Amino acid sequence: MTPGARLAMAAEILDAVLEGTAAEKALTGWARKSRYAGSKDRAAVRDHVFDALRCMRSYAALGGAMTGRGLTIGLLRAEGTDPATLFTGEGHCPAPLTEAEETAGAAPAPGAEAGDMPDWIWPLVTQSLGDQAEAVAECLRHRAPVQIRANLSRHDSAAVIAMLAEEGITAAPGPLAPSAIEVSEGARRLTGTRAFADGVFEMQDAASQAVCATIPLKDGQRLLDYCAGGGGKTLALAARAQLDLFAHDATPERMQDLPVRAERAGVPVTLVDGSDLPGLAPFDVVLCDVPCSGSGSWRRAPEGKWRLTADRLDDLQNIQGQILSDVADLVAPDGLLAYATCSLLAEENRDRIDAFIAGNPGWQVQADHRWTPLDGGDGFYLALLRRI
Ligand SMILES: C[S@@+](CC[C@H](N)C(=O)[O-])C[C@H]1O[C@@H](n2cnc3c(N)ncnc32)[C@H](O)[C@@H]1O
Repeated sequence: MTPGARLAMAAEILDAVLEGTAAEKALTGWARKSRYAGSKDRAAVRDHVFDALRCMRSYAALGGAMTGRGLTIGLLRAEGTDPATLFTGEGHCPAPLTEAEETAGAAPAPGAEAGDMPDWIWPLVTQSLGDQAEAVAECLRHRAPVQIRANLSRHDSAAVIAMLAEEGITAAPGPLAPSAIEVSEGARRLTGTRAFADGVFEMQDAASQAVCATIPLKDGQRLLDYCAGGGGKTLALAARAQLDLFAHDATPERMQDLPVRAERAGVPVTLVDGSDLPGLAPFDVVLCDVPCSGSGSWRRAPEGKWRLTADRLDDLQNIQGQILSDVADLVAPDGLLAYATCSLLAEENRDRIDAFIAGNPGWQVQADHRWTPLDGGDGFYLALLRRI
């Protein structure tokens, strides 16, 4: 495919996304029916689509329309390319710009439009992040680095970097945690490497690793990962100490890969059903990596930025409060409740903790931490609550 044809395809997929189709579904549907597209074409179309989703408002402003075509015109203008060079109408390239399109388009207005945020959420972002808001929004407009976690129970990160180099993958020490590694070349081949099959590393963002590295742990403790999902944090915690480790999720199917991942990493994890928890309590540490807006990871999942609504954010806050009160009784006296989100919003972070403490006098905040994409990984929040 020519560069112009790739853009035309991206515009078509973006139209489907604007009509409500999930980007991954639209991309898979296109790839299935486009056998002519090689792997480089697929990667390029995917990159265009995700770049446009990260920068949807500013590209629509520059391109003069919130359509697939407008977004791709905006994308080119943003990178300083004259759209006329690719919108030629030749072969499978998009049709030349009309006179109206030539003159449409303007620099995005400062604030929510330039920061590529919905208007309703911008005040929440600025209140939560203060003078970092614009820089964080700018960071979220760009691709996230590829980061992995060295399984420190097996090898240090320097050894993992050397093993990856032998398999043709270029990596260097990453930010925020001793286990973090950033991959600069060969990232698409990571999960096909021998090192991955041997449990030497896992795919994991550096801030997610930092959350796990910040929770104080001791050998022999009983730890419950209450919202385990695929088990990314379960495994990162398991690598830090000899734990009696339990994983739970309200949707147990989300944990279906966890036994295989745990075996690959060489760590024992017991999957538990909610009804078994009272009999297994108390736990020394309970981690609640609660469902949230995902605003800290909007670089990786930019659709979330546009699909989130104020009603959904309200629902999430209720779920977060409910999870805190559900797990409180599972924590041993003097034990720790670790509350984590990948959100940048105070409404899902410190506000939830303050509300919990106000209604539960037997608890105190031992520490809380916030990471933003300016620190080098996704945005995350962690509060450590001690049962007194
Ligand atoms: C942010 S994800 C967890 C990600 C996971 N900890 C990781 O590091 O890969 C939140 C998880 O909470 C689960 N969840 C939602 N509501 C819950 C509830 N009331 N109790 C327990 N888990 C819940 C979801 O099914 C989802 O898997």
